[in-house]
Parts: sequence; C-alpha cells; structure tokens
Amino acid sequence: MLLSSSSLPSKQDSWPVLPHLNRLTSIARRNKLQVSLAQIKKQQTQHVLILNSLSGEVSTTTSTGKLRVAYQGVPGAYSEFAAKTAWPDCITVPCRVLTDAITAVETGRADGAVLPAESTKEGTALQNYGLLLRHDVSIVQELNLFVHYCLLAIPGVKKGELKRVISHPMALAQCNRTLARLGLDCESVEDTAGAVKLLLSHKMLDTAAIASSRAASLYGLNILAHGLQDESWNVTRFLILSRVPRIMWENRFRIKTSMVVAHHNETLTLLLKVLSAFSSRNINLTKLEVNNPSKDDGLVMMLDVQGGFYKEFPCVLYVDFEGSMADQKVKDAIAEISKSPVFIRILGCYAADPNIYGLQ
Ligand SMILES: O=C(O)C(=O)Cc1ccccc1
Repeated sequence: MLLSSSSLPSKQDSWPVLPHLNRLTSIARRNKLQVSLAQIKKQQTQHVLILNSLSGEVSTTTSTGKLRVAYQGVPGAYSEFAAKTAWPDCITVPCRVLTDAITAVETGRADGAVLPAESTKEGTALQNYGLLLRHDVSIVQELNLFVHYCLLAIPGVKKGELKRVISHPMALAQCNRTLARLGLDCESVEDTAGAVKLLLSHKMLDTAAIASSRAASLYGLNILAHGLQDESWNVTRFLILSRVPRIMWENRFRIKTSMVVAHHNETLTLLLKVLSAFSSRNINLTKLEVNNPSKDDGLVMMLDVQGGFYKEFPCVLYVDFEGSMADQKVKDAIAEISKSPVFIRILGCYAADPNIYGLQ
C-alpha cells in the first residue's frame, strides 16, 4: 500500500491532516492497507491525500494518470460540464442514473462524481442529498453553474408543431412557468442531453427537449428558443464527491463544511440549538435546511460511515458553515450540538467557490 498525493486539480491548497486521520486509517483498514503517520505527515506539503491500493481496489487514476469523474447523463449534460469545469483534465464517465455515478466512486471505478445539489429556483434537491447520505463518499468541491436552457427540436420542426417537451426534472421545474405559457406537456427523462438523444432516436416531431446549446451542437438539433428558465438568475450548485475526504491544513482559502444532523425529537428545539451553537461562536451558516419528510415518504436513511450500517431518522438538518473541522470553535460548536440525542455526519470540508461559471 502507499499513501500518495494525487494530481487532483485544485484551486486550493491547504487542509489540516490530523482531523481526517481516523477516517483515512479506517478506509485503509477496510482495504487491508497500512497507513503510517510519518508518511501522512510527509505528504502535508501536497494538496490532496488519496489512498492508493496496490490491489487496485481503490485505484485513483487511469493509466494515463487522468482522474475519472462520473456523472448522471450523456455527453452534453450540465453535470458533464460541471465535471470538466471542476477538474479540466478529467475523463468524464457517463452514467444512466445518479446512484450509478456515486456507486462508481464508492467502488473505486471513478475518482469523483457530480451531484446537482440545489438551485436558486427550486432550492435543495432533497432526493440527490438523500443519495449522498446513503453512500460512503465525501464532498471535496463545490461549483456554481449559471444554467441557461434552450428549447431544442429536430431540424425542420417548427415551434407551433410542438405538443410536448422532455427533459431532466430540474430543468422542467426551472422552466415551469415558461412551459405553461407555451402550453406544452412535460415529461421527465434521466438527463437533458439524454432527452436530445431520445428525440433523435425516436424521430419525435411533436416533441422538444430542454437542454444546453452545447447539446444542440453535439447532436445536430435546432435551437427554437433561448433562455427558457423562469428566473433570469438561474444558478445550480453542484457538489463533487470523492471516496476520500479532501484534507485542508492551511487557511489560505475560505473553507466550508457540510454536515447533517439527524434526530428523532422536536425539530424546532434542535434547530434553535444548532443556531445558538454556531451564532454564539460567530460561525457563518451558508445553508440550514430541514428535511422532514411526510409519513408517506418514509424515513430518511443514512449510512453511518464509521459503523458501516444504515440508520433511519424522521428528520434531518442540512447545515453548511464557514470553517473547517480543524477550527477549535467549529469543534466546540459540534460538541455542543452532540450533547443532544442527535447523529451527526460530516459530509465534507472543501474550499468555498465564490465563482459562478457560465454555460449556454
Ligand atoms: O440533465 C442534466 O444535464 C444534468 O446534468 C442534471 C441537471 C439538470 C438541470 C440542471 C442541473 C443539472
């Protein structure tokens, strides 16, 4: 076994190593690897630590040395663009559904996966967060993408001939008002670029797809309308997931941490406790969201990554804050919340990305 630095492209350096040692060692043990503290310390000058397994089970790169990033969809999907923006040299791995992309990371078939996490119009994509909770992966990067939707149809098809529009549910939701105005029926498919391929393969002459202009040029479709999104400010936040947490040890960049607090008791009381633990220490929250599914939707299932088993909760709180797990005040805030009967899982510590990237 060797513990090596990876060539993960990164805008940031810097992560405290020690807070993540336990996790690294447990991953190593699970993969029958030996980790030496000296080796880890020696690597502190590198940006990112990733465990490599000689057995190949946790192989982190291809033979070309490029990282593989799995995403839901086919080439031309917004998630593919997010992967290429986050890690420009990566090899993108298309997957039919998001679970496949996350499982690819968990099993070492990919080094990263793209998770569309929230959008300015629709808020948190709770289903996608739900998937994140059920897998042993960590958030290592965030990325904000300005999403501009186009109405695409097979060449020759006129706008007036359309009856239906197909796309990813997030795209349909973000264009809801515009589509109602156009009087088109909506149907969900796995991804935006996949919708374009479907139009072509089934020669659909009464149907349009909502996708990017890049998808239009990749597959040779006509753009009938630009800017279909209901809100002109339409940004989607993507999270990049990896099997091994990224480790920051220097505070040159604004660092953010995402965590989930799960519980069985009164939500409002817990919410107040979380607010007080962070505000009394002047820690800025960048997200605070309650997921309290209805009885019909069942409980929220979460993987206890230390124990290796699943737990179920009637309610979870998603909390993002500025700071890293190496900050004493962050440790104190979490210790204070932990005095309540809650289950806390740190989803990742990563550099806050102030940029918004554009894609037509
Ligand atoms: O379907 C796609 O292209 C995706 O990558 C998922 C998605 C859809 C709409 C906004 C952001 C991500």
